[in-house]
Amino acid sequence: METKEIYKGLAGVPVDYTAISKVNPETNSLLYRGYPVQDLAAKCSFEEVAWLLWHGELPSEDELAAFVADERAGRALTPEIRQVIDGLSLEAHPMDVVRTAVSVLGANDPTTEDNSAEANLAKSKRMFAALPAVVAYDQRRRHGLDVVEPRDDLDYSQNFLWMAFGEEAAPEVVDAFRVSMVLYAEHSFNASTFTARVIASTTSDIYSAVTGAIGALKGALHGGANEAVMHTFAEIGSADNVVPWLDEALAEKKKIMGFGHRVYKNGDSRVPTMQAAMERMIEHYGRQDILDLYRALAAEFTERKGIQPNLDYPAGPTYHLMGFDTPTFTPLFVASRVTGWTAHVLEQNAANALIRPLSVYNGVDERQLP
Ligand SMILES: CC(=O)SCCNC(=O)CCNC(=O)[C@H](O)C(C)(C)COP(=O)(O)OP(=O)(O)OC[C@H]1O[C@@H](n2cnc3c(N)ncnc32)[C@H](O)[C@@H]1OP(=O)(O)O
Ligand SMILES: O=C([O-])CC(=O)C(=O)O
Repeated sequence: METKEIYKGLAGVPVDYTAISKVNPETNSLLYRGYPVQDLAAKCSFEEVAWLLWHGELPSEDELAAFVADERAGRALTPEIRQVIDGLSLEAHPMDVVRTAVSVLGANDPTTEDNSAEANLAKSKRMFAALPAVVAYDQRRRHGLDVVEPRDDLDYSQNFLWMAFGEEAAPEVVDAFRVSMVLYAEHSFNASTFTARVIASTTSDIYSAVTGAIGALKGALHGGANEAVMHTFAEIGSADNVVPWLDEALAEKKKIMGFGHRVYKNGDSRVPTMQAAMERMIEHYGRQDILDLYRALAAEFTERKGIQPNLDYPAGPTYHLMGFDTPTFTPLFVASRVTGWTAHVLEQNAANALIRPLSVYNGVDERQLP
């Protein structure tokens, strides 16, 4: 057998440069294009952050106005997308629906094969504008509810909640939602972004890259963890059941979703900001019971294993409090991360090298057919 060293899961292996974000586990910090994510979450709209990720700089007033106008014009669910979604099973996972919708967008876009930076930026903005209606409508159809048309007097976050629930959300709810979108937008070479870059590296189209990235995000070790956190909470029930539940889960060697991270080993840079937003939702909806459970599980698990919560841990309960169905949580992550994915596709295309690592063969030696 060959004896070359392998790097299982590519752990610790730098594979390329990126100027989009810097994840720094030593200082537990995260920069988007040089700006601390906490500052962006405190001061910027999600539309501004999306622009920053794509263009490298915050938009000027005129650039923002033009982008916002385009985003508002591109929000409505097209008849083609609606027809495809209506044809999908109500049992389908919402991530499968959103993945299919992006695939349809690509199949129907006459510019899909144009891989110029300009065309891909326009497609990125198109997906950004179109995804909220897909996520919102898919949740509604599962409850037998009709589509809610977008409103162009509302910003991205207000309108997302409007299309999902058919009523204007309270300002503090809109703000917590905006914070979650900003925090979820970008995180260097995570599994879904790397997937997008692998697909782009073959000179495939940007819709294919995003479709593949959605597939990678779905798994519970990645984006699917925000949904899994809520399943865990439902299983545990209440704070006083945390200890027996954890005894059993750890005895069965279960992974506790919403904890741990490949890069951060001493806490995820985004958790304090997301947790503060979650606590505002706890207050708003009067659900101290959820906060008690959240705190009890985090304290008990971290004390036993020394493993800290990641962003999905506070994001899951936040979306639950807002009224989203648990399986819709990861599609919300998609609506945000489409900004980071597409920024990475643009970056990959600008300095491309086919991504094709090596494997070390450990199968049977060469042999003759009988
Ligand atoms: C937005 C995001 O995508 S953030 C990540 C979301 N994912 C989750 O929350 C899923 C739960 N967490 C995990 O599975 C892991 O922590 C990962 C996949 C995120 C990172 O994993 P890796 O860097 O590959 O570390 P790995 O899984 O090898 O863990 C190292 C050790 O810690 C343990 N560990 C890590 N996370 C957890 C967890 N959540 N629950 C229980 N044990 C854990 C592992 O079992 C392993 O123990 P061992 O050395 O005794 O075998
Ligand atoms: O960076 C990672 O591996 C996972 C993560 O936190 C993210 O994608 O936001």
